[in-house]
Amino acid sequence: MNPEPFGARLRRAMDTRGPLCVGIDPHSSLLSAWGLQDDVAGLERFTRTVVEALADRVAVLKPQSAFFERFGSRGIAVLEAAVAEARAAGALVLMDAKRGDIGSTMAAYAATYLDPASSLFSDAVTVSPYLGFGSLRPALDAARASGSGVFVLALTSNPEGAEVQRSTAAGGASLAQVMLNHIAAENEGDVPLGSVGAVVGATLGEAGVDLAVNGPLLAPGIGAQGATAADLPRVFGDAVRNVVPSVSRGVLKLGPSVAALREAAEREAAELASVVK
Ligand SMILES: O=C(O)c1cc(=O)[nH]c(=O)n1[C@@H]1O[C@H](COP(=O)(O)O)[C@@H](O)[C@H]1O
Repeated sequence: MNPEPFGARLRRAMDTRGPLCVGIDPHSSLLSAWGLQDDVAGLERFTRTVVEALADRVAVLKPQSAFFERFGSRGIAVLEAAVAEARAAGALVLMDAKRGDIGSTMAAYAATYLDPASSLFSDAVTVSPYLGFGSLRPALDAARASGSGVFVLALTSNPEGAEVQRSTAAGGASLAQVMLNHIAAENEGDVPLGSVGAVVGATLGEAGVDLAVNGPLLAPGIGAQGATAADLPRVFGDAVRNVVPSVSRGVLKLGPSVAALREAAEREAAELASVVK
């Protein structure tokens, strides 16, 4: 039997739990603010606490791989456990790894995150298309085969991104729009939602691109980077129904209390619900 596609699973999770994604970003400064050492034990305590607090209630948890990789193999072991525990508690796990390489290497990244046989198998992974959208083909194919998803960077939340992403491609469209067009083509005909998402920062003011990609739109930048839920309708227009707003430090800074993390996520969710109808 074919696995249920990621887009369908995500739509259901958004409809039942609300669309919020909380990032698991164990910054050294957050570990210290939580009274933890900046070591593997601190990393593990931090990660377990976030998963315990939120995996049974938010639609998506998004561990940022770099914060685990910095501790080497023991950090990766913490990440593996978090992925398994979060998925078991019902959250979809979006691995924020932002991988991008030539196609033959991309196949190895796909085997890492999008093959159910891997210990890091996730519901979806972030990838960069700026080696050419076609270089992502192995990940797109692996995701389709395993019922997982791929979130493709389009317009990132950082101000430096515009230099590349807003530049004009052959044919006159912006490079970001070219990537969005590719994403739309991947998702064509998928119901209720395609499994190839786009990353579009909530910080952009106005997106200025066509976001009708029939896929989820991950919107990081809320909280620490200055965007708020109230910005989403202006940035995303009619596509706001497909937005998965993502907050990391804005929620995590309320820890280590499980109750306080839950309250913070609930506050974010309530704000979102008031603007995303
Ligand atoms: O793909 C991402 O998640 C991402 C894309 C982007 O354009 N901007 C962005 O901030 N992110 C990630 O989203 C998280 C934002 O964290 P906060 O600023 O603490 O909410 C970090 O893990 C970033 O790596």
